This record gives sequence, structure tokens and C-alpha cells, in this order.
Amino acid sequence: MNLPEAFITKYSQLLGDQAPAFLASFDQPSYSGFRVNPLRDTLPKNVDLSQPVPYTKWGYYGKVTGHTIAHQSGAVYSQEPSAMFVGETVHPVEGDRVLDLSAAPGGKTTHLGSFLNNTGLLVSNEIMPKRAKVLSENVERFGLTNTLVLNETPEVIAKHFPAYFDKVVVDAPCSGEGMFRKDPEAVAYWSLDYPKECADRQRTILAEAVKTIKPGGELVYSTCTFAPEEDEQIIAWLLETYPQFEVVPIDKPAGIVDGHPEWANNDPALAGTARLFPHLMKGEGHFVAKLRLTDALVSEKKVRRETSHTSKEESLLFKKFAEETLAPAYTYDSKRLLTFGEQLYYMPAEMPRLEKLRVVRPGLHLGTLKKGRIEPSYALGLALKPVDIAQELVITPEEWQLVVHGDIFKRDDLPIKKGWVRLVCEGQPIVFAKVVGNTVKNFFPKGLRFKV
Ligand SMILES: C[S@@+](CC[C@H](N)C(=O)[O-])C[C@H]1O[C@@H](n2cnc3c(N)ncnc32)[C@H](O)[C@@H]1O
Repeated sequence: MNLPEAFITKYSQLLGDQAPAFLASFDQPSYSGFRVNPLRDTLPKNVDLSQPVPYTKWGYYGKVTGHTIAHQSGAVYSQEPSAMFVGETVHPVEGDRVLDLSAAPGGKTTHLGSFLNNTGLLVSNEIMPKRAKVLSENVERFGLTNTLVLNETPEVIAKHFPAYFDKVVVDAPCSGEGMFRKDPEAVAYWSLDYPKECADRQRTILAEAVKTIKPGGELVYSTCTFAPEEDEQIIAWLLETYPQFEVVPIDKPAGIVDGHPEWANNDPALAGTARLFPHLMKGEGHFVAKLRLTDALVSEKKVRRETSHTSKEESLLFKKFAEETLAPAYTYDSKRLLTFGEQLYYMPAEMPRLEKLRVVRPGLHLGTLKKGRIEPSYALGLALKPVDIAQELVITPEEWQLVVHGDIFKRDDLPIKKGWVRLVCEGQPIVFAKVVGNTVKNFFPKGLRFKV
């Protein structure tokens, strides 16, 4: 790879005798990876699970392409292996309130959601509208039901959620030196001053993020760059600016090494941060730091809960759908139904007030309110467990190809004559479809259709 001269000089000075191995790693092939979805009852088929990533329970090396059953059904999420160390470091526990402040396309969010197991609250935010949409689609695909997807600035988030979260993740926009092997544009965009520009933005984001953490709560800061300006120096600045934080030393499995205090202000605590270098481990590279807020930074204000705006009639439509299509074991709390225009959602149990927020997805999308009925959503089809559904129809991979292309198909052995069935293929949820006679009508979302 043609690395910029200034990059070579900088890292030769910083890394000394390790520099040749580091620089040579840019000529090695990049690593791909994926995580399996623990919210699914069944492991994906036709996916190679022979090479686990050692530091995360759900991670594997290898590639799963987009147009496969495993991917469409949300049984896997593709993620570069070193990025998996971020979610693993956050390690939320069930019931936590978690903020993922710069979340698109959703690698960390889906990982955090795997730990939360649809309990607690995950607020997943992305500032760029188009990226927020992709994030929301990935939250849907992964079957997250406890997740509020927002399209906000860090300032608005800080104002809305003072001292609210147990865990806050800032996976910061950065100079992306760890993307060089995958993305030639990242190399072309790089300059010696770029890390400093990124660091300014990172400080601005962090100055807001810190306000959202509860006393005793944790902040995980990460980048996919090697630049000390954006890594150790940011944490040094944070500790100097906010003495209420302390570094929580990260346990490092083989190949993951200590941060470098000498690349910042020599604060020995910085050794507790983690560096993932491509010449030392099987991944593209990351920096991860974990901090605990020991004393309150801002005063905690009670964040009011959102209330259901759903009318009695709308609530009855969902009840009717649930009685006809879902299993008796499926229970829900009608106070958590939320109507947004024509759309009906099921809020996470602890849904905060949504007023003044740009909301992309306020929890689980249940469906669209039509005249006298509900059309179940794609999200609902992907989120419900098999025990929650009365009618499932197992389809073949060939039928799956028709479904994701938006085509109807016919079968003589359909379980019902008329009504909704959830299609299942290779043990994974696919989508709700409508049976009419011997035809299975297609409700695969138009914008997501593809040809295999
Ligand atoms: C490294 S990416 C996040 C990747 C994501 N966490 C994941 O795992 O899939 C950084 C994100 O920060 C967003 N971003 C850019 N400028 C920002 C700002 N000023 N405040 C907050 N987020 C910003 C970018 O749009 C981008 O989606």
C-alpha cells in the first residue's frame, strides 16, 4: 500500500522497533468478521462458525454477504473483528440504560443490544439523517425491541438526558487510520493535520456525552485510528477537564495491548486503555478506553416517561391482530402502545419523554393502522420469538428468494386459508405474509427488496 510519507515518519518515531511490523501490516489482507445474534433461537445455517473471535462470545472471523438468509433475517451482523472489542468492553448488563451516541450503521448498537437481551433501554443516536435511517434498519433487522433510535446532535441528547445513563458509548468519528486496508479513500483523505481536526470534534462530542452519565456510570470511548491525538491525548484531556472520571483498566486478552501514557501527558492511568494494532492481532485496529464517573457532573433531573397516545380503537385493532395471529403465550402491556401517525409502536418499558427529539424509531414497530385492521410490520416479523406466533410457515430457500424479491408464491399445504403467517427459513424469521387461498402474498418492504 502507498502510505503517506508523513504517516510512515510519524509511526516510525512513535513505534520504534515495532514500526516495520506495523507498517508491513498494511500490505497484508484485511480481516472481516461477523457476530451471530443471540436474540435468535437458532444459529444461522450455511455460515462458517469454525473461527471464533477469542474475546467475544458471538464473534467469528469470516464474511457473510448481504443477500443471504443469515443476513436478511438478522441472524448475523457483519463487523470488523477489532470493533467487537468495544461492545465487549462496555458489556452492559440486563436492565441497564445505555446510550450509543454516534451509532450508525449499528455495529456497536447491535452488540450492546445482544447483551441487553431486549431489557432496559438502548438509546441509539446518529447525527446524520441518512446514516440514522441505515442504523434504524439494522436495529430492525437484528430484532431489537428496547431501542429508541434518534437523529440528534450530542447537544440535544445532553440536554434531554442529564445524568441518565448507566453506560455511554462514544465511538467517535475519527481519522480512520484503522480503515486504510479496507478503504483506499481513508488513505487519500489523510493528512498530518487531520487527527488534530478530528480531536477537536471528539472533545466537542465528549463535552456533551459526559453530561448524560449517572454518577457511578461508565463511559466507553473508542476510535478506529492509531493517532495519539485522538486516543490517549483525548483521554488525558478528559481526565484533566473532568476530574470526576477515573480510568477503569481494561482486561486485555493476548494481542491487545496497553495504551501509551508517553504518547500523551505520561499519566500512568492511560496504560489502562487498550490498543488493537493490526500487526499484533487479527483485526484492523482500534483504541478503546473505559472511564467511570465517580461524582455527579450535572444535577440529575427527572426525565419524564413517554405516555401512550394510542386510542381505544387503535388498541383494539392490535388486540384483534394478537388474538388472531400471535400465540396465547404472547403478552403485552397496552399502556406501552404508541401511535405515531399511521404507525403503531411498542415502547420500551422505560421510554423517556420524546417531545423535542427527532425520533427515527420509538421502540418496536408493530405495524400500520389501516381501516379496521393492522398490517404487521417487517420489524415485528423479525422480532417475535417462535413461541409468540400462532402461525408459522416454513419456506424453502427458493421460496425465500421469491419473497425477498417481492414475488408471491403458491402452495397447496398452507396451514390456514386466510390471514397472517410468519415466514421462517432455515430456522430464522423472515417476514409476515398474508395467506389468501393457496397464495402467499408478499409484504417484504419495497425499499429492501433484492434479487439473489
Ligand atoms: C465511527 S462511526 C460510528 C460507527 C458505529 N458506532 C458502529 O459501530 O457501527 C462515527 C459516527 O459519528 C457520526 N458523527 C459525525 N460527526 C458527529 C458529531 N459532530 N457528533 C456526533 N456524531 C458524529 C458519524 O456520522 C458516524 O456515523
